[in-house]
Amino acid sequence: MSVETAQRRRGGAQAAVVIEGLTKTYGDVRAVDDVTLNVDPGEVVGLLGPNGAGKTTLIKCALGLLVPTAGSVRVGDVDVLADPAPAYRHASAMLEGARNVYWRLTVRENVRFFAGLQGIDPRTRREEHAALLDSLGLGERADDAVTDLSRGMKQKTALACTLARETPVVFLDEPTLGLDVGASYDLRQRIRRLADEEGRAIVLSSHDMDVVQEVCDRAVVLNEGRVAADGSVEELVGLFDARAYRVTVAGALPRDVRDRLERDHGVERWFHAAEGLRFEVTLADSTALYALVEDLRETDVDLVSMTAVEPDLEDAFLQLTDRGVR
Ligand SMILES: Nc1ncnc2c1ncn2[C@@H]1O[C@H](COP(=O)(O)OP(=O)(O)OP(=O)(O)O)[C@@H](O)[C@H]1O
Repeated sequence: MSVETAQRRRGGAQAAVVIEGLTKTYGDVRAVDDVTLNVDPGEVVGLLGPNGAGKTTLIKCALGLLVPTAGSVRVGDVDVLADPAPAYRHASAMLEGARNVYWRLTVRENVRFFAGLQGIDPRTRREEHAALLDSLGLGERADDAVTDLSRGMKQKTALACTLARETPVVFLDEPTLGLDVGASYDLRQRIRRLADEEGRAIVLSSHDMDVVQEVCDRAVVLNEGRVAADGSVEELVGLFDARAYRVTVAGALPRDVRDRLERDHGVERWFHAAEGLRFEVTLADSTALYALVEDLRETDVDLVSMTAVEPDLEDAFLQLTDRGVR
């Protein structure tokens, strides 16, 4: 599938992150295979891909935590491979949930510690840190040891520590994993504001399409280490003109009619419904739609209802990674 890549449109002179020809192999496994990707300031990019697609490896290479087999990474003005220490000051990351925070320290102490690592005197940030913790719903637990918090609160503590470093580039690996609905919503709002109000460049990996569809400007789909698509969420959803329909017909259908509908129209799934029988079908265009309706009429099948299922990012993802239509 050819997609107009975002980096071609943007050029990249002002980019916050520039990844070029990045490859990382582990023995025979090409975990990341010739990936080129730019992220602009103020942009939220979703990194999607099935398990093992190379998302974490790509993020770790971008942070200078892994040395790639080939290619280059620039964060701000810094060449990450040549100069990993200054690169660390440009980019922060939340990896593997809350494993990187200190569980015996309080939430506030953690935030002060990570700000300090960045060369920020935490005494100059008392109000900002209090506001940060309030905005993540941690205000009342700020002086509790992290070990006493719930999993979601630990995760939010890790995020607060990442943000307290005030870097222009932020990588978030599965930031909403394990959060309840309210916390996940708050976090998404927060991520959006960081980009919109503070101009930070944010790359987040997620298996949750709703999070990516809601919060990201752009989605990059990785498959087997390669970029399968790179474009705005709207572009990716719009890649597939085929529409899925849910059709309900009255009564039962003989086996041979069902077989024929599967063969001639690609009818996929059958369900029993209160009104009769329901099936799902993906049709390439209006001609295919009319052909199906005509066929049902000629077979004396009583059509009860037909509703289009709006395509979303999940459909695009499944197509791009060869996992079929939902
Ligand atoms: N340290 C390692 N040694 C050997 N192979 C590795 C190592 N780390 C990752 N891999 C392999 O590299 C490939 C990409 O893994 P990676 O963790 O980057 O994928 P991912 O997209 O983050 O997956 P997930 O969604 O499951 O977290 C996989 O085939 C994985 O088995």
